[in-house]
Amino acid sequence: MTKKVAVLTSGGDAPGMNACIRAIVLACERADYSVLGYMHGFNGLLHQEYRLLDGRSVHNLIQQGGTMLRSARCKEFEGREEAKRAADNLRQLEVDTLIIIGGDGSFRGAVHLSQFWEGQLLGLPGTIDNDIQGTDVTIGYHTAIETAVTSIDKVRDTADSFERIFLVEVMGRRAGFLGLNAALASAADYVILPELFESEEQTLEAIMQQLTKRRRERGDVSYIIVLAENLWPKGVNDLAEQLTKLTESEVKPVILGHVQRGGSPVSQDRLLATRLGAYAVSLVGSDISGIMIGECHGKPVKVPLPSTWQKRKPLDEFTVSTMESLMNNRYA
Ligand SMILES: Nc1ncnc2c1ncn2[C@@H]1O[C@H](COP(=O)(O)OP(=O)(O)O)[C@@H](O)[C@H]1O
Ligand SMILES: O=P(O)(O)OC[C@H]1O[C@](O)(COP(=O)(O)O)[C@@H](O)[C@@H]1O
Repeated sequence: MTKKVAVLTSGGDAPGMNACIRAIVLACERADYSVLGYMHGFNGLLHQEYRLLDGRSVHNLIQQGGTMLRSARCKEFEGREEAKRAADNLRQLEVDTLIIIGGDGSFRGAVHLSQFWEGQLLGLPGTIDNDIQGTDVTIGYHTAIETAVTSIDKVRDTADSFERIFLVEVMGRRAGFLGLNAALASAADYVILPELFESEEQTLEAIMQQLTKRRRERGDVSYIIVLAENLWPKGVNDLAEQLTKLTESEVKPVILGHVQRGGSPVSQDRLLATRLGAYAVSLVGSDISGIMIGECHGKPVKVPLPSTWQKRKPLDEFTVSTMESLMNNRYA
């Protein structure tokens, strides 16, 4: 029997969401399922705002950043009445399977909806933060690292020319995956991450110790500190001011911001998005529901949605120890 599949993108958009939509649509077409896309995240479900999708609608899409279905944060959807309305809308359209591409917040939304809707619910991890437990990587994460690295490389050029200290703030909400990997890949000198943060005093002391030793050995050289957002209590400008006083040289803050969410997805994200999208469609019609499909060691995995947020995903130990020996503890 043919099936009706719906897909939506929710929460922070991530490069590769379009590639994932494309894979879902093509796999559905191949299986003879009809497919529709809800617009603007959960808002589309609430307001029955959708469009029918087919191979033509996803032509030339794989390389495009953003999401053709748009995304949103939809506070309203947290209400019971709203979730019931969304369930009624899904029933009215006779949707069998809803695929949600988003972060852990969107997966909470999926579980909330499952209290009122009996259809099949599948989640696919899409966020630049990579903060979803149960999958090695998330769609968008590799592109965001690349964007941050390219930007930090540029900061390095001017930092070198002026032998200046720069403080670069990267995204990640409350997770350090992006910061850690962007800092290591751009050969930054110090990185401040939520998972390793002890206190303001300890951080300032560690930076000063490292900088003093380095200045003694190598004279005035450029110095780049990468800071994860939402971490320094009074913000990046306050840290820059404190460091300016301590180092007696002007410390320039740079906030990379939403530029990290944009751009054409790198091939790792396109491939991950394509594999996960096609795999999700292969589960349509089975009794598997309420799970996220992720990837561990190159193989697809099915993770109950609550497990994606109940435990904090740890940073990779090997990467952390490499960072410590080459960056934060290099002069210790
Ligand atoms: N506890 C919840 N109950 C219902 N819906 C939720 C819940 N948490 C998040 N959502 C929905 O998921 C959306 C996306 O969540 P958010 O945390 O902003 O992004 P992400 O999915 O990228 O983590 C929210 O705007 C809201 O519509
Ligand atoms: O775009 P907004 O709403 O300002 O949100 C910013 C947040 O979104 C992100 O870019 C992505 O986070 P999510 O994927 O979890 O939504 C975070 O890194 C950042 O903290």
